[in-house]
Formats: sequence, structure tokens, C-alpha cells
Amino acid sequence: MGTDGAAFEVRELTKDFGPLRAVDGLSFAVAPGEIFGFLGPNGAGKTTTIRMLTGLARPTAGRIFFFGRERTGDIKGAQHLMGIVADDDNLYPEMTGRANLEFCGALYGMERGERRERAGELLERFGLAPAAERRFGAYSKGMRRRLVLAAALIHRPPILFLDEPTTGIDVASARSIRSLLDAMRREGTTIFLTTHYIEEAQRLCDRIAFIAEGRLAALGTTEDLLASAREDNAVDFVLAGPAAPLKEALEEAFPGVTCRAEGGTLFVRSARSLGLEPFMDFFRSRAVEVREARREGPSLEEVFLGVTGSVPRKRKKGDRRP
Ligand SMILES: Nc1ncnc2c1ncn2[C@@H]1O[C@H](COP(=O)(O)OP(=O)(O)OP(=O)(O)O)[C@@H](O)[C@H]1O
Repeated sequence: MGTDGAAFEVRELTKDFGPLRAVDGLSFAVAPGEIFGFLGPNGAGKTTTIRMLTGLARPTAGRIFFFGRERTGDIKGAQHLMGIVADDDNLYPEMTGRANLEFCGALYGMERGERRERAGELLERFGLAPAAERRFGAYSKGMRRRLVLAAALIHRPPILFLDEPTTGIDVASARSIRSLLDAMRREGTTIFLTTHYIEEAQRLCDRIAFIAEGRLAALGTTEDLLASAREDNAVDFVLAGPAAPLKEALEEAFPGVTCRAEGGTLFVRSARSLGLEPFMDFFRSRAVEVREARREGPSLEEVFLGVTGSVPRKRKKGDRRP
């Protein structure tokens, strides 16, 4: 039995390609209705994990559960539970948008009337109704991505797997895909997505897993991840007077501490954790008034960097895959 109530779960999931261990003992469970983000640098094992979860690759070891039932050797038996959004190669360029959707419905064994109705509903919802009778091959990249997403949802799956849903499309199309995902989550669809864009994960995901070299490096809500990485090694003191005259004396008094003065603020950093009291004593002994002492936390990007050793990508306006 899998974990009670999980939409799906992996335990010690492992994949070797010859001598290379691409996925190394991953364990996590995704709750129904959750958007779960899977982030990691290139080659971390994200696609390989999705391929195992969706039955395109066979695990070397480990177990996979869908809604509590083990499906490790029989992912095909769980495929009615999942929609899969990979590349747009799985649709036919010479067929219209509508025909593509109806064809996908037929592959899932939906009856003609039902798939026609569902295709119409999805075209409407994804803003593709005006392009329904146009060839898929003539769609823009952003429209293609939306149709691929619609095709994955034709059979109303409770779980959606997306591998980099917004890579290579422009900012407006990416925003429209994100709002569609958000709406699906509100309706209870469980969404598992890989992304390189940390701000996308932060905006969209209920929880985020960072993976590096096939291993789970960190897992939690954005707040959890930020809190776990918040070390007491940075503190800013806002002083009543100019900060610069105190810089040298402070560094001398606290070996291993570096500080930067800017106007009335001293930004104090250390490799070790810093208690506030010794600094307050330092300021008191010099009759310096401290108006505020602020602890600075890391950004999610810094957490990612810390746990994966790699810098996440930033989306730029008009960003497209090279
Ligand atoms: N079919 C394969 N045969 C051999 N090695 C593979 C195969 N597929 C993936 N790998 C290797 O497994 C590792 C993980 O690859 P994977 O594609 O899962 O990473 P990823 O996190 O999705 O990376 P990216 O962000 O670049 O898409 C990489 O070192 C990759 O070269």
C-alpha cells in the first residue's frame, strides 16, 4: 500500500543508464490537488523521473504508487489516471486542432459524442476555438503548447504531468499556461511539473522538490525551504548616524565577520551563525544608537543554489529555446 491519500508516490525510485545512476533513490508523495514542482539543474534526472512515472522508462529499482495502489510493473494500467504533456511531437501537423483532440479522445476509448463535446469544451477553455479548424502545423508555438495541454486533458485525468510547460514560449503564452494550470488546480487536478524557472515554481507550486544528481536535495513549501535555509549569519544594523566609521572597528572586534557600510546601515555577514547581543554590546560601548537590527533571509534562488550547486535559469522577455 502507498501512503494514504496520496495521488501518487515514489519510493526509492532509481534509474541506471549503464554505469550512470540518473535517478538515485527518490522518495516523495504528491497530494491530490497539489501543484508539485520538480526543479533541478540540467541532467539532474527530472525527465527520467517523469518518464518512469508515466511508463516511458522502466525503473531499475524502487516502487511507484497511484492512489495507494502499487503500479510499478504496470504503469500502463494507471495511464487513464494521467495526462502527459511532453513535446508537441505527439500531435499531427496536418490535422486541425479539433481533429487532433478528437483523435486523442478516441485513443482513450471515448465515444464519438463525448469526445466531440469534450474537444469543443477544451478548445473554448484554452482560447483556441477561433483556430479549431486550422491545421495544427500552422499554430504558433504558444498555441501549440496550449493544444498539447488540452490533448492531455481530453480524458479528464486526475493527474497531469508536465515536462517544462513554459520553456521556449514567449512571456504572454507562458502566463496564459500558468493561469490555466492554476485554474486546473482549483478544480482539484494534481499537477506535477518540471521547470527551470524558479520564479515560476515559486508562483505556481504548493510544494517544490529540488533535485541534484538524481537525489532529492530539498522538499517543501516555498516558506519551508526558505526557513530551512535561513541561517543566522546575516544581520543588518540601521544606525542613528553614519555607519562607515564603525566598519573597521567592528571587523576587528569580530574576527571572521565582514561588513559593508551604506549610509546609516551596516550589513554584517559571517560564515558562522551570529548572535545579536555581542553586536549590541559593541554598539552600546561606543554610544551608537541602533534603530533596527534586521536578519536577512536567503532568496529561493539562493536556496536552490545551496542545495543543487547550480544557478537556476531566469526567464527573459521573449525568451525562447535556442
Ligand atoms: N536514454 C538515456 N541513456 C543514457 N543516459 C541518459 C538517458 N536519458 C538520460 N540520460 C542521462 O541521465 C541523466 C539525467 O537526465 P535527465 O534528462 O533525466 O535530466 P533532466 O534533469 O531532465 O535534465 P534537463 O534539465 O537537461 O532536461 C543525464 O546525465 C542524462 O545524460
